Amino acid sequence: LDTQRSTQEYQAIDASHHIHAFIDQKALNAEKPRVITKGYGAYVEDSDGNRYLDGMSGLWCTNIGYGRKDLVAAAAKQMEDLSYYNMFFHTTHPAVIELSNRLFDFLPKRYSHVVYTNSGSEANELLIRTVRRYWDVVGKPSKKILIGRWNGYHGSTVGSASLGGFKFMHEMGDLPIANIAHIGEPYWYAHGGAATPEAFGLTSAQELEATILALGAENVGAFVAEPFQGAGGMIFPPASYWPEIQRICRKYNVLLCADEVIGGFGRTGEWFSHQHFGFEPDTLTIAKGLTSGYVPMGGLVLSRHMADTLVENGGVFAHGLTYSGHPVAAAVALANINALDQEGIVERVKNDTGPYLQKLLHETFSMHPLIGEIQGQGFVAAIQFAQNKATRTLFENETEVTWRCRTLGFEEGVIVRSTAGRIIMAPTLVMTRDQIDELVEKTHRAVNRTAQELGLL
Ligand SMILES: Cc1ncc(COP(=O)(O)O)c(CNc2cccc(C(=O)O)c2)c1O
Repeated sequence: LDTQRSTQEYQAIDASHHIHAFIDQKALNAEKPRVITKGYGAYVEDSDGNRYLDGMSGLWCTNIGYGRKDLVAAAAKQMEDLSYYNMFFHTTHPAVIELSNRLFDFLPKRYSHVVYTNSGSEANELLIRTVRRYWDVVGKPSKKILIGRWNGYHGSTVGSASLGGFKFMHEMGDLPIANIAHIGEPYWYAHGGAATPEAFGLTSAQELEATILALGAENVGAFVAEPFQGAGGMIFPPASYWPEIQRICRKYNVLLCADEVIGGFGRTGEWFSHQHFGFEPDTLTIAKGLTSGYVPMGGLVLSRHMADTLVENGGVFAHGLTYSGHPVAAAVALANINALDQEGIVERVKNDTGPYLQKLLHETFSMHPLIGEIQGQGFVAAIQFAQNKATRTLFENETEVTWRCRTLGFEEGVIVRSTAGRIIMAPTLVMTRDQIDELVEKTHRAVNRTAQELGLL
């Protein structure tokens, strides 16, 4: 990697050999991608020397910030000591043991075991098989159906994409697989109509009960959802939603599975975002902030009840990946969560910088002609674009509008995420108040330029 190429050279070689994610590659080859070359703290640089404040932590994952020498040292030392070993055939290694021991210091006490993967998708793939295995072991093998949500995101493998509710993803590969169902999303701004958020939260949750009854409770094994939707638009449900979902799952003996790939490891100011919403999931899917993206790693966290059932009565747990609990990933994850804890970073997001960000966003955007809603908690937030705030009318071409705003953000020196009609930020948890000021100010400039182009300012 010591070759210093021009941006043009990078782009030409990239276009010749590399298919990117979620993109029309032909269009990208014409538009050409930015080549991100460096990262330090809350900033990244591209191959032309432009510096950007990263308001998205890469992809919601660089919680600890870029360029941490302690994580680099942890990876290097582990590589020198034991670059790889596995948990097949009666072996294990100290890195994954020490990580597992430490991980449960930050998880609610109802959880006792974890199965490691390399990604969130693989962890949700495993979730499908583990849920079905659990019901087999307890003698209810017909409880095979897992219910997800439209516009939920759980990954891009066959099962995890099926669990997710992105219809354009289902079209690639004839998804969803059998025994996966979906209910609507608790997105009040777009779908709440005249209902109050409180009422809409209940009616959204009660769609789960209707669907369970339609499918037959004896056939439904789990409900799978993000505590707040991430890739679907950073959507927080009304406060009435999750307690009602939990009541329904308990009533029909349906496992409640929270996907904490985005919400985990301090993103909202709690270690895990479900802790804000008043429910107690049976499983947690984790990835991203587990290693702060320095090395790929994911996992499926199990409640003590589920784990004991599978261990005591389950016999062979027929799953395993070559790199499950990879020693280098485990060593980096351990250094990462130790830093998040020992430097008080999660605490600071909860009590200082998180409230500061949320307050500044409301002060900056609540009266803005283009912004109809601001949602968020800790270091995750979304601003909702509206053509008419009074009637909550969205832009017909909302995806283009917010994509344009994101592009203007790059010109202003900030990276934010655009999803249909919403601009999202999920900054690195180490951001200072000054950097938060910079984040909001640069995003404000991009939003104002977008409004001017729309003739709204
Ligand atoms: C809630 C959730 N669950 C599972 C996954 C899949 O994890 P892996 O990617 O590691 O397999 C995710 C991933 N989330 C994700 C991934 C890529 C892009 C974006 C976006 O917001 O554009 C979001 C996620 O957000």
